Amino acid sequence: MILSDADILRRLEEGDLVVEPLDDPDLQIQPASVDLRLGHEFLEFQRANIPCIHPGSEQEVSEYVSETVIDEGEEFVLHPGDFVLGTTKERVEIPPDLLANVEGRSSLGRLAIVVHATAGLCDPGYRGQITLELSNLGTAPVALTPGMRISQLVFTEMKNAAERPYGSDRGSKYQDQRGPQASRIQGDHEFGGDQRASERREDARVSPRNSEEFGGEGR
Ligand SMILES: Nc1ccn([C@H]2C[C@H](O)[C@@H](COP(=O)(O)OP(=O)(O)OP(=O)(O)O)O2)c(=O)n1
Repeated sequence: MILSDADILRRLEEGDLVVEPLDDPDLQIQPASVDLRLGHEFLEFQRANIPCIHPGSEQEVSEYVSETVIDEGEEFVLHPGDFVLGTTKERVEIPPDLLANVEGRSSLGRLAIVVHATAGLCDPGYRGQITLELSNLGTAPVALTPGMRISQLVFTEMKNAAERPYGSDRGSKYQDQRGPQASRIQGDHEFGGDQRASERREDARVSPRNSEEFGGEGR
C-alpha cells in the first residue's frame, strides 16, 4: 500500500518515519509523496587521470571525485551530458515496514534533469541524506539552486516489516551518510570488503590515534 498525504503525516507524527528539516509541510507533502530539496554539496568526477574505475581495486572511488559547495543563492549549472552526485537537504529515517522510492519531479523532468541513474530505492531501516545521481539528458544547460525541490519520495507499506533492515547488522555501507557520497563498492563482499572492514577495525583498535588517551574518535 502506498502512503497518502494523511498516512505520511500520521507516520511523521508517530515519529518512526523521519524527514527533516521539513520546513514547509504544506508545500512538501504532496498527495502521495514528500518533495525533497537540493542540498549545497556536489561531487564531480575528475575527467583527467581516470584511466578506468575498477570496482575491486584498493583505490577508493572517492579519490576520483572533487567536491563543490554552492552558497545560498548561487547556482550549480548542470551541462548537457553531465553526471554529478548531489544530495537532498533532508535527512530521512525509514522504518522497517516502509520502502521509499526516490523519484524525480515532472517539472524538472521536462527540463531533462533526472535525479537518479539507476538507484531509486531507500531500504527499510535506512537513515541519512539521499545521494542524488544528477544528469542533464537535454541539450541546454540548466541552473540548479540549493533549496529547490528536486526530488520526491514515495513510501510503500510492506506486508511485513523487514527482519534484517538496512543498517550495521548487515554491513550496510551508506547508513547515516551525510552529503553526497561516492560509491563504496570496494566494500562489497565480492571485492573483499568484509576482509577490509575487519582490517580497518583491527587498525582502529591498535592505532594510538584512536585511543582515548590521544583524544581520537576512532573510525
Ligand atoms: N539514489 C539513492 C538511492 C539509495 N540511497 C541510499 C538508500 C539506500 O537504502 C542505500 C543503499 O542503496 P542500495 O541498497 O541500492 O545500494 P547498495 O546495494 O550498493 O548498498 P549496500 O551494499 O549498503 O546495501 O543508499 C541513496 O542515498 N541515494
